[in-house]
Amino acid sequence: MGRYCQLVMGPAGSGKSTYCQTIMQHCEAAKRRVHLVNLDPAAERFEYPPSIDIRDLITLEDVMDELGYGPNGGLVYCFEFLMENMDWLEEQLGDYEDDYLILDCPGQIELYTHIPIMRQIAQQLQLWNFQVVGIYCLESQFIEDTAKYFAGVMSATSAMSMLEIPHINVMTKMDLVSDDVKDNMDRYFDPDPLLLADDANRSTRGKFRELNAAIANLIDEFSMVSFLPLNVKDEDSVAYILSHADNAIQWGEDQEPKEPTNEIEDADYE
Ligand SMILES: Nc1nc2c(ncn2[C@@H]2O[C@H](COP(=O)(O)OP(=O)(O)OP(=O)(O)O)[C@@H](O)[C@H]2O)c(=O)[nH]1
Repeated sequence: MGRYCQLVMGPAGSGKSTYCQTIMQHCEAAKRRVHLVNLDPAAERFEYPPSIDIRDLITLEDVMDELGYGPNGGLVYCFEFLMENMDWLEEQLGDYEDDYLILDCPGQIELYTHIPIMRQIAQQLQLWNFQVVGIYCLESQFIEDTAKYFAGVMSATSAMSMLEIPHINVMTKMDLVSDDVKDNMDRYFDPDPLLLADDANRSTRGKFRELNAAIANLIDEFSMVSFLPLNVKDEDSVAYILSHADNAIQWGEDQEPKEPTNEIEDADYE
């Protein structure tokens, strides 16, 4: 037994909430107990109501109305407020002593890449004895354009190095990927730097060749970037990602030996 959580991050609209709902649904069907935690003070509605909700502490709407902040400044204010009131979160989490939590985070990537707020939250969760894995969602549209893919990879890598927790990149919305891209997907899931640089060179001006090669080599040298595809319509794909997340935080080790499943090899992304 122990405390486990997934910190679900990624840019705005990348499918974080859908990922969380899909995992909740999958676990419910498997009679497995997980709880949703909403860390987005601007969230509107959830199919699975969160067990813990930052909006009970502070909402972006109130901050904008009462303090006159814009949406981005307001969000940073909400998190600074949360940092000053971590006892609130500790108390909320107190009810979940031997549990598995899915934390749905906001889509402003500054929180993971520029300012250390998510890092502090991850560290605090670890101090409260949670095993934490970061799930970084990037939407599949990124793989249709190598320049966008580079940008996505950079943001994912930046979040990974900032948070210093086990990290899994998830390529969301695979049901939207066109057939011709599906045939070439491997190069994006487990990137080949030469192919990536070639692709990028075709769509950028000559003066960016060296930069493209440098980014592709960076991706290769650190062997840090790989993606797990998520097709929410395919249970095998959901189970595969969950088994990787479980493995990263050693969930279930005291219950049964766990290896990530290989079912994805047969998964159909249609
Ligand atoms: N077709 C398809 N649409 C998806 C999928 N995941 C998310 N979407 C759609 O993409 C939009 C954004 O999804 P969300 O899950 O709300 O994304 P988010 O990252 O939580 O968004 P923010 O919290 O606003 O940053 C919604 O319209 C979803 O219906 C998916 O797997 N397939």
